[in-house]
Amino acid sequence: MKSVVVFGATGSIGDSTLDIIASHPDRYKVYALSAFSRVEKLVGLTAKFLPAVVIVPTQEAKEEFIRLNNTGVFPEIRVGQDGLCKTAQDEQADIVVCAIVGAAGLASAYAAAKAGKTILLANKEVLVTAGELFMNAVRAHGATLLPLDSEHNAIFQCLPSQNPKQHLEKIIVTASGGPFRQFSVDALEHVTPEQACKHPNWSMGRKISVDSATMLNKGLEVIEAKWLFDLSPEQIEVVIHPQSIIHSMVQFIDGSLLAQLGHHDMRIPISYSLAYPERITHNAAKFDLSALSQLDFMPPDLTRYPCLRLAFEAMKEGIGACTVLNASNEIAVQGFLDGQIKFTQIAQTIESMLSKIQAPTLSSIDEVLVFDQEVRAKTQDYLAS
Ligand SMILES: NC(=O)C1=CN([C@@H]2O[C@H](COP(=O)(O)OP(=O)(O)OC[C@H]3O[C@@H](n4cnc5c(N)ncnc54)[C@H](OP(=O)(O)O)[C@@H]3O)[C@@H](O)[C@H]2O)C=CC1
Ligand SMILES: CC(=O)[C@@H](O)[C@H](O)COP(=O)(O)O
Ligand SMILES: [Mn+2]
Repeated sequence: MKSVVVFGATGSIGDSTLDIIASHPDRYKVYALSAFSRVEKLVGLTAKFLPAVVIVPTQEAKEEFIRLNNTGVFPEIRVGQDGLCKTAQDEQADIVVCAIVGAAGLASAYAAAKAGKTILLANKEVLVTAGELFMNAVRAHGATLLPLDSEHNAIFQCLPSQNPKQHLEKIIVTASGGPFRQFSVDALEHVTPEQACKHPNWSMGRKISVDSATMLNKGLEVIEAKWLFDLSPEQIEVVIHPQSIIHSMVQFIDGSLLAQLGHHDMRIPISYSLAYPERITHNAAKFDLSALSQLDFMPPDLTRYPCLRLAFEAMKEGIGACTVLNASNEIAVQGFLDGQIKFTQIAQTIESMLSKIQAPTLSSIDEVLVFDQEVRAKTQDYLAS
């Protein structure tokens, strides 16, 4: 029986993870669940999964949880980043699912790495802002890191477990192109948050949905892949594949390509990582190859998707530039979702912050977190000016 912590339990990845756990009560039990704004949903999850610990962001949220909790189940309630980090390191936790959105998940993921846990990582911003430091902690403390992001999970499934880089030429990361793939570039100025959050294939949280629409999601994933698989920028190619059936590919020096295919349902990569190296069943629909009419592939147009170019540039520049990329994007996406800026201003904001902010050398997670806050403040000022 494995004891599982789900950080970001109230989100889309949280839903899929808990659905699998509910199907396998003989294999998994929930040790802890975290929420941020959806305290009422956390109360419902508490009744269903009986966690020993819940984590909420503030003292007020703790009081709200106590007030709403009519379940007869009384978990220990922890608060804030300290509560998350303490839980990540608890002896009772075997598997830590990192599914908080944004750099807000960095400290707890890092705490899990330092505690040598099995980490199932959806929260790609951890590797974007602090890839080298996080991977060093994983290695130094004997943690096991398994990618949940569908593309990285696909690549992980295609690479040999021994000597994964031997004979590898490159990886090919597939991208849907998002909801605006066929819009004219001029029309992008007027798209709404509702349109941007309607991903053609996947059902996901709002922030990652906007990232998919700008294709910064693919840029973040390129940086994520660099750190996960220890690759050079030249070994990472992005190809648009609108059907999101091939989740990514690896190409070897003899010209062979291996791909992982499946429905666009996160229960597939999550179940793979939860059970690794075994495989388990879950509730996603079965895949019917004969129902596919065609699979298309095309190179991304960087004029339509400037965020993808910016991510490649930041990756080549280093860890500080990647923190600027990520933090300015988080603020800009929130600004877009709040109706403060236009869709096209997301890329303009990131580009402007990358050119204005001199990235320092960042040699600890604390330094990354301080710099991340500085970039956020500067981006807020820029958007307000
Ligand atoms: N959804 C998907 O299919 C995929 C997601 N990912 C990645 O997984 C992560 C989660 O995505 P997704 O589930 O879609 O996002 P959601 O927005 O659906 O969920 C985000 C979760 O994080 C919590 N949260 C938000 N802000 C904070 C904060 N400041 N501190 C602590 N917790 C916070 C939310 O709590 P609350 O809801 O209570 O406010 C929620 O539980 C992202 O990094 C995303 O890029 C990667 C691949 C696929
Ligand atoms: C499910 C998943 O892993 C997302 O990151 C997804 O890949 C987003 O789709 P895009 O290819 O449109 O970015
Ligand atoms: Mn992905």
